[in-house]
Amino acid sequence: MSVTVRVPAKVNVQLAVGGVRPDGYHDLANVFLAVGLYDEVTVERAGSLTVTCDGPDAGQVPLDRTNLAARAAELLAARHGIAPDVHIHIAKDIPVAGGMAGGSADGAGALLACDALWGLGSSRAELLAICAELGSDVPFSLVGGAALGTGRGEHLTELEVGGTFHWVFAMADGGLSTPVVFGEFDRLTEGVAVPEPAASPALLDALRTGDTVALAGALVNDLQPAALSLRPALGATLDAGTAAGALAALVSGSGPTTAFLVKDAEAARGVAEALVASGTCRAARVAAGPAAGARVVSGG
Ligand SMILES: C[C@@](CO)(OP(=O)(O)O)[C@H](O)COP(=O)(O)OP(=O)(O)OC[C@H]1O[C@@H](n2ccc(N)nc2=O)[C@H](O)[C@@H]1O
Ligand SMILES: Nc1ncnc2c1ncn2[C@@H]1O[C@H](COP(=O)(O)OP(=O)(O)O)[C@@H](O)[C@H]1O
Repeated sequence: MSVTVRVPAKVNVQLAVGGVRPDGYHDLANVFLAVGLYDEVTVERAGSLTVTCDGPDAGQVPLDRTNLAARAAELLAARHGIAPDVHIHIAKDIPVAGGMAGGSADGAGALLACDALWGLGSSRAELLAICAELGSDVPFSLVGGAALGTGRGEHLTELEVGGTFHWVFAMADGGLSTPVVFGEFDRLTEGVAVPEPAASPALLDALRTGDTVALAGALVNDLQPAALSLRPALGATLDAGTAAGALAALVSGSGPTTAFLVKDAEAARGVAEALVASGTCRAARVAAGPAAGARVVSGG
């Protein structure tokens, strides 16, 4: 028997970053929106814990126990005193190290899939606690939809969304390391009083009312200057999407994927074509949000 779970990518529609904490993390006001680009994680019983992966970026995914999906299986098994003997296959469509939480998606997906395969019946709260142990973004991958993440991003308040938002994502060559981008944020803000991160009321209102134009005016990513400092070429990608008619352009999370909010599905196709033609990105994909969180799609 096997169990397959589908998990969405995310874009941060607001990423407000506070100063560095004693534990090395940063307090955030992190407004996540799940979007319809998915990884699928399939688990089946095996003699030992193994991981395989396919998809365009599969070569960049670690297949050892550092893979977040493998770590999820180990953590869940340890809590129940059982052996984590599963084969995990990841069908990867979310760009790797792209600021779209692909690894986090696989962690949440493997957790849900193993829970079903092993018949553990863990509560939502138990699963969320393991997610937070795996990484700051992992709880949101389980929940999906839209949510405000506080603390290091792991404490979630689900948000109401009144419509569908259409996006184009431009994939860049190579990834950006999340800790390196936060480190660059620290360097750029040295000697500056960094305010307490807080969710923008205008942005929450735009989500609640499904107002694309208002959301476009409220998008903000405090990590964007750091990502651009490390990867200046992203500026040309942002400009190309704006010139093609996107309502707003920003770096997705720690980057280097760039995100473009557009009016509707037709505008998305036009901006995606223009981005590819501009030669400023590796590929462009269209996706809408909010998308559902991690879900069992077969088995279980
Ligand atoms: C920036 C964001 C925005 O959603 O995601 P990405 O855009 O990379 O996907 C997240 O905060 C990333 O979350 P995640 O990728 O789960 O990070 P973690 O594994 O928890 O932490 C990796 C490292 O990032 C830094 N980090 C992460 C979260 C946070 N609130 N403050 C930090 O300083 C720390 O250096 C930490 O050691
Ligand atoms: N299942 C996984 N998929 C992708 N990357 C993973 C996975 N597990 C661990 N990683 C590691 O996490 C790093 C960040 O990957 P990812 O989660 O895709 O990006 P981001 O944190 O920018 O959203 C990768 O470079 C890789 O070394």
